[in-house]
Amino acid sequence: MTTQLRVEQLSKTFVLHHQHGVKLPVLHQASLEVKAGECVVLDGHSGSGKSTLLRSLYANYQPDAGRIWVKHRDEWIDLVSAPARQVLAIRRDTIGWVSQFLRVIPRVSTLEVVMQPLLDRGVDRSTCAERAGSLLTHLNVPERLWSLAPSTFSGGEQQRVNIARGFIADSSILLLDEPTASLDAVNSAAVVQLIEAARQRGAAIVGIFHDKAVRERVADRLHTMDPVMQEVRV
Ligand SMILES: Nc1ncnc2c1ncn2[C@@H]1O[C@H](COP(=O)(O)OP(=O)(O)OP(=O)(O)O)[C@@H](O)[C@H]1O
Repeated sequence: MTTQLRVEQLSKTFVLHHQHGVKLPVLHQASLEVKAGECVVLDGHSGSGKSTLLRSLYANYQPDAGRIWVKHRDEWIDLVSAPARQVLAIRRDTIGWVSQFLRVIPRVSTLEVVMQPLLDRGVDRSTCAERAGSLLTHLNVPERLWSLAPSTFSGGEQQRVNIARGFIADSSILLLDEPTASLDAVNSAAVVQLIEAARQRGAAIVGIFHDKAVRERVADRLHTMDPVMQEVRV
């Protein structure tokens, strides 16, 4: 299987400007390679930098050093040095992201929220709506909710809307930040099925899963985070 994502020597230190400039080195020369059809689960104690690494892979955090090579339209692009316009194109066409919490936009219906990533790729509305409906059904979001904005939904319902949105575009790289965190066993199993289907079609997946049973189901391998370095004051 071909490599889709390669992290080289990635470093990230947070500087707490409002707290006497304390420096928190979180990632130190981290490396990672993920192939098509592989699910790599980030492993390490709380505070070891799992979310920091995952967010860096979506260009939400800017690393201080290192490279994040992404296979985008048959080309290797370094996300760390890519201009903003290219980062947006990579997010639209190549990297799917499921965060822990849905960012709710007032007055936008659930169906529309889920369809958006596929609409952004230029797919026609009826195909998008059909695919969104089938994902929402799979994730047990009742049809009577589809026309409503998800702002009033329960935590678990919002998370399932978020998951449907993250999986709709069949991205070649998928980043999953605790997608099953607020779900019951039935819905967790539905998410595990989506992850397995994504692997089968050749997605390269990186995820954080605190639920041990889910982690064991989906992980091809664990990526152990390097120990966090000591807090350093300037
Ligand atoms: N935006 C930020 N600003 C400052 N420090 C941050 C920021 N994000 C994370 N950190 C710090 O970086 C360290 C690693 O945090 P991170 O959330 O990546 O860990 P984690 O392994 O995902 O933890 P958990 O399993 O508890 O979610 C922590 O000490 C945290 O306080």
